[in-house]
Amino acid sequence: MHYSSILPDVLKIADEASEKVLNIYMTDFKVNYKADESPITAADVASHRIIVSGLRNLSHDIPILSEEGVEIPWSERKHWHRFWLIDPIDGTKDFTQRTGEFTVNIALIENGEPILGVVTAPALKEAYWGLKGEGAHKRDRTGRVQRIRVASPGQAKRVVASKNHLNEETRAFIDKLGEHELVQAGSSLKFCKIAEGHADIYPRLGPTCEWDTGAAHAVLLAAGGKVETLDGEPLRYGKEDLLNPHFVASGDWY
Ligand SMILES: Nc1ncnc2c1ncn2[C@@H]1O[C@H](COP(=O)(O)O)[C@@H](OP(=O)(O)O)[C@H]1O
Ligand SMILES: [Mg+2]
Repeated sequence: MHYSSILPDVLKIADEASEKVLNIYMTDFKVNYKADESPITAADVASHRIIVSGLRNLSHDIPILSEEGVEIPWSERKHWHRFWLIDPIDGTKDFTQRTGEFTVNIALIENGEPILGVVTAPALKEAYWGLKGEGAHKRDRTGRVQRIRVASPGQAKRVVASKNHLNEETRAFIDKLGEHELVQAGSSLKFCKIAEGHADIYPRLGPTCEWDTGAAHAVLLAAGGKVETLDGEPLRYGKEDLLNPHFVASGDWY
């Protein structure tokens, strides 16, 4: 399959989901809580449905794993060498707190590596996408599409960190970086900030799930960046527990 030919279709699916999400965002939506106490709204469910049905039409033979989908046993998943990995809304807290910094995320994983990713920020009216070997792009709120790339190293490192999950370990890591400036961003937009050269490093020394990172990771890779575990190994996907280890996402210098 030529992924460059399906990328516009994946973007279209993400745009469709984003439009629905934004419509719900503008209403007086209700917030429910899942078993793990994380918030969920009608927007997560609607986005999940649109993306799953769009991807099924696009590629019957590629399995789909979504944060809001049914659990798929490891006995089945361990045979997947390629799968779609979806977070219908990343940053649900940002959604419910109405900061605008939430995203719709679609990634294609091949042999543990995120090779294609689309991230949209419905309320900001921005979209990012990347494909291995073909670079990364951003569509801004005016509709203009531009190629993006990570920044070259500057004096002060621009560190991007979670507003909702900035723990002691991450603070200690940041303090060791020396001269730096803190850039805050919600959800998977943290990777996108690095991909477009507006930040240099995102240390995540706290829990995330694979669907939180897959799509934006693909964008960052295609923009010339990387995401590594604390052992310096590339962050990989398709793990049994679907939990990411601590990682550091970065641009050109780290
Ligand atoms: N204890 C935990 N275990 C797994 N993932 C966690 C977690 N605490 C936070 N996260 C993940 O971090 C994401 C939010 O990160 P951030 O604060 O950087 O925006 C959440 O995504 P969702 O909003 O999709 O649930 C959630 O999946
Ligand atoms: Mg998420």
